[in-house]
Amino acid sequence: MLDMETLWAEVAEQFKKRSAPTAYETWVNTAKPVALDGNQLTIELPSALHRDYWKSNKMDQQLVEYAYQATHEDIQPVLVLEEELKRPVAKAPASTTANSDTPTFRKDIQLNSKYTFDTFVIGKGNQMAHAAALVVSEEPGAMYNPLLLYGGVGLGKTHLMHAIGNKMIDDNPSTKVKYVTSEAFTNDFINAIQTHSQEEFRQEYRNVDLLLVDDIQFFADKEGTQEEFFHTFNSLYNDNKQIVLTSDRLPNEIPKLQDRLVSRFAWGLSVDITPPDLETRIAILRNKANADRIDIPDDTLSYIAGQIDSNVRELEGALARVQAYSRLKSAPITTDLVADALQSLNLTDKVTQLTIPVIMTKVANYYHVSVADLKGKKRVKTIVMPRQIAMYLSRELTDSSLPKIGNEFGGKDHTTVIHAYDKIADQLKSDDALQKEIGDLKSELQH
Ligand SMILES: Nc1ncnc2c1ncn2[C@@H]1O[C@H](COP(=O)(O)OP(=O)(O)OP(=O)(O)O)[C@@H](O)[C@H]1O
Repeated sequence: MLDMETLWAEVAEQFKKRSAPTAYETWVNTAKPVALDGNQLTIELPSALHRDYWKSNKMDQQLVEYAYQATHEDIQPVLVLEEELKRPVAKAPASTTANSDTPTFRKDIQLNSKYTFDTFVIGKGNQMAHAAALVVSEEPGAMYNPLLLYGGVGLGKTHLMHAIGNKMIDDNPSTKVKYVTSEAFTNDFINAIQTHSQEEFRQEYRNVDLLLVDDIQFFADKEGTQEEFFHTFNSLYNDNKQIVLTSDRLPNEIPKLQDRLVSRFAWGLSVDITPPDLETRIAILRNKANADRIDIPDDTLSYIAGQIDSNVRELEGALARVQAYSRLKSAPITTDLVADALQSLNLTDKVTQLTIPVIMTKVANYYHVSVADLKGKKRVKTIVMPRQIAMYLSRELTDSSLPKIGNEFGGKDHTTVIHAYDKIADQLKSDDALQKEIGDLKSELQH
């Protein structure tokens, strides 16, 4: 998932491409992202008039589209005015009464109240994980400690983890739950060192009944954090407090994860989640469509489920996209409309889709430099220019996010990619030779 600034940069850029300059300045440039909570993006607008304009021109729905293109996630915008942000906000109820459009978070612990066992569809790939999670929520600290859920992206690991927390709080509202991603744990830990508040940090993490740590693969390489987490783990474990972890792979496959952590993580139960089969995908879509009150025929649902087989997040994203598309066109959701809406995802010829390495190789050959040069840091002009052109083409011809492109080019920052893109785009306006070179490269790449 992108961070808020990057997501906004991507979305704003799409608006810019598709709006007249004055419209962009008036309506988009005055908007400011203020929070990204889960999938909810809060955007501050300067006046009620701006909000009316956004709504009546369906800019919020366009935003869902653009955000989907950037993240493949169903991002829900919430438009607020500056003065509303200053007013105290009523606390969200700590139950699952949320309307399905706006996920409520149990603010203090960041549990998404929509991620419950009730809303989780059980299928072949996740039934073990579901059963283990349920046992843990009923008898925390007893049978499976720690519980580790692992598997590919968007398959419901976070959902199940939150479901455990939500159920334990529903069963006993005084249960203390702490949910963090491993990155948040790392940041808290570094902050605690910087502000000399290690004691508070320990209190916060060791004084809970349930600790949920998401995406522990990002502990790789972080020595100090692993050390601290080791002590946190021991303290909770010795007190029979439940620990639940998620990861995209087994701990022994996480590079540079200390052996003592790897062995502790194996004390409990590790269960994997695999991608859902067709029936499960249809059931998930049906559930989601019902929850969001989307009117969609069964054969159309099956069609979507047949097209998207990678993960549940993409499946949900596709449904959001279809919904946004049907609103934009003011047309009911049919299989034809879905085919149109999903067309730009190029689902049918995924294999032939251009990838960044292919673009890099082509550009490197064309300019007689090496791919390593493109990924490297040399600042000589004969390399910088091809590197920027390759970044430009990666942005134009693939739907990779800016951070992903940066990553492929030897771990560069996304701002470097934006800079390269803008520079080439600008130069293209007046440089005929460059226009020809990029034209040649594009046609070679696309045939
Ligand atoms: N079996 C399921 N039933 C209903 N919804 C599901 C199911 N599996 C996943 N989802 C939904 O799919 C989306 C992605 O799931 P989730 O965030 O839990 O994935 P993840 O495995 O934690 O991915 P990542 O590794 O990227 O963090 C969520 O909105 C979640 O509610």
